[in-house]
Amino acid sequence: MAPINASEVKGYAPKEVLPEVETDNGKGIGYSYDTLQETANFLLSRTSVRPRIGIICGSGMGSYWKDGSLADHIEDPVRFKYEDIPNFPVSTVEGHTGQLVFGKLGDVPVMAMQGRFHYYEGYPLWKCCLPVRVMKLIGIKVLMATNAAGGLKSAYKVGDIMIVKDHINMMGFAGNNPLHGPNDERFGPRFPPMNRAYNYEYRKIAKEVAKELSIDNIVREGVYTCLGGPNFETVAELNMLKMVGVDAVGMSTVHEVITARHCDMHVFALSLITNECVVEYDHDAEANHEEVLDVGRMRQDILRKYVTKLVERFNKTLTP
Ligand SMILES: O=P(O)(O)O[C@@H]1C[C@H](O)[C@@H](CO)O1
Ligand SMILES: Nc1nc2[nH]cnc2c(=O)[nH]1
Repeated sequence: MAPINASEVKGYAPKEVLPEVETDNGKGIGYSYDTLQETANFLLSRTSVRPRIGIICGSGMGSYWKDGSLADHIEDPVRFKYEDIPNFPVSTVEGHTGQLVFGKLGDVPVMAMQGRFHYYEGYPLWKCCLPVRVMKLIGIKVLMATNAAGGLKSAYKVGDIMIVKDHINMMGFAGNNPLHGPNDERFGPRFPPMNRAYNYEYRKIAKEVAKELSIDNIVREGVYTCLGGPNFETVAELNMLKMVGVDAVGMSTVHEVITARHCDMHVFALSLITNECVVEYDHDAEANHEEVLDVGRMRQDILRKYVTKLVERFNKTLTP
């Protein structure tokens, strides 16, 4: 039988129109350990700050509203624009400034990402999570990821802060995972467990600190999921997610957490509930990014105080 010429088959994309798979000089998916070590060395050689806690600032939380945001309160800051860091992607989303800030929050040395990378920007998941591996290589032990999310649980109100107890990796169900591709054991094992992804002790501390700051009336605990975006969800999609136990819906964090746990970092995550998920058809409200940023601004002082206290408490759990 004559071989089939794939490019003549209807619906088959010829090789020249298929997207390029991002590789490290053709050596595989993702950047190699050595390439990321170069990025880590670049940063370490330009600052004397040696952070053990890394913070990812979500939409409206680290970037947009100048002077009040967490990242703007880091003392003695050393800032790196993403475009100046070797091998780093650049932020393209409003509300994500696009710089790394090293310095002190309270009396704790930290590194904060003022802006993260999302799948919908066109980056493969491994590239969205590249900064997490760089954090690992500069000595960071704890990843604190923050995000803006739609509140799906009916008890949640706009402005609530959800401690993430667990996640559902919807994109992973379809085989899209930041660890896809060859595994480098220097980062972690081929098959990492994920049942204890969100550190139990840190969740407990976060609830105690919420009480100390008298914000326990707005602090919740729940399950987060990440969808690919950039569109917000349909009513049917939200109802399906609700049925399977999702409390808050976003477009980030899950793959960062998987990457961090793969390389044995402790993980804590917070979702700021920036909008109510609309789960009925006879409803006029529509989710929009402006509301997300506005709620980030409304909560920036509380979040900054909360995160600063958490950083101090988490730091005490780390051995010197
Ligand atoms: O970076 P995060 O996850 O905080 O941002 C969320 C998801 C989208 O990027 C954006 C939608 O408004 O907010
Ligand atoms: N997917 C998703 N991401 C969000 N980020 C902020 N709000 C939302 C939302 O309602 N859905």
